[in-house]
Amino acid sequence: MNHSSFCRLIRPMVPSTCRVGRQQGPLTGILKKQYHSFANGLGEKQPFSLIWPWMKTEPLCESSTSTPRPTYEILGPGMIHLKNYVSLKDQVDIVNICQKWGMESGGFYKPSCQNGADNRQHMCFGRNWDPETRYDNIYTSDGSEPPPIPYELTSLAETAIQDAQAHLEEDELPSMCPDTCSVSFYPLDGRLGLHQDLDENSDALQKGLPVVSISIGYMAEFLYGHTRDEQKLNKVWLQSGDVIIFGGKSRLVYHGVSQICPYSAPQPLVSATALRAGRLSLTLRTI
Ligand SMILES: O=C(O)CCC(=O)C(=O)O
Ligand SMILES: [Fe+2]
Repeated sequence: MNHSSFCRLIRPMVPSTCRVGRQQGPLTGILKKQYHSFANGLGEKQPFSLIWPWMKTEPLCESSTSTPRPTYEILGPGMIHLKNYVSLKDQVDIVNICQKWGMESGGFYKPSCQNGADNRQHMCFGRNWDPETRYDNIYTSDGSEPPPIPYELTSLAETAIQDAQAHLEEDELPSMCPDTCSVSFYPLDGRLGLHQDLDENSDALQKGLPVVSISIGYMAEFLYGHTRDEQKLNKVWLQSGDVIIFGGKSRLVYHGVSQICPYSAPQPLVSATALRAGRLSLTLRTI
């Protein structure tokens, strides 16, 4: 089923029950991270921009707004790949939202402890997660608080889970209200090593509350399986507009991103946003 919550954005936004506001709390003593990633040649750091600043954009035209037919594939118990789930228009809106917040204080930065192959740009909505501090601290790249999760993203994740539940056995996939959304931009050589998502609270893990990952831009090869043995892992290509969900018995599945496929973003998306070469991924969870 195609998600159409973004079309409803012209109406006033209804606050989601699980929307998380800016966190309160002392920021003193919070470690500040280097957040701007690109020097402008004058010694000043510039925020990372998701879009090519020099590229002219063109609005999506009627003929280009039709997204391919949504389909799905069940990958395991509580794990599903929703293909072409997010419409082109919604993908454009997501890029614009991430670009807006990504350029603000607390926006995109490159975590210092990422390993060599992992050169993603990163930011968070809702609660802050950093590869170094996990969820323990609330600082973002520059010490500011993360922005709340935009309603459009919360709503998209919740609707995707409901649609996934309709395809799966009863009780295979619990519902989940996200309170954190981690946003990553993978350049062409960006990778994410094999791992399990274990930083959420033990109750969420025990209940198998799902992780929802949305892909936009270049296609990514996503590895997953119940073993660390790379030979035994399954692979799936995630395209722009796809959503992958893993919860229930698959909540602790090993997963990672092994390659990004160049020139694989939908042209209307690039024309409408000037999205730079790479993949934008948004991962929503409850912690
Ligand atoms: O980029 C993705 O699709 C996966 C992200 C992920 O696994 C994570 O952030 O833990
Ligand atoms: Fe993960």
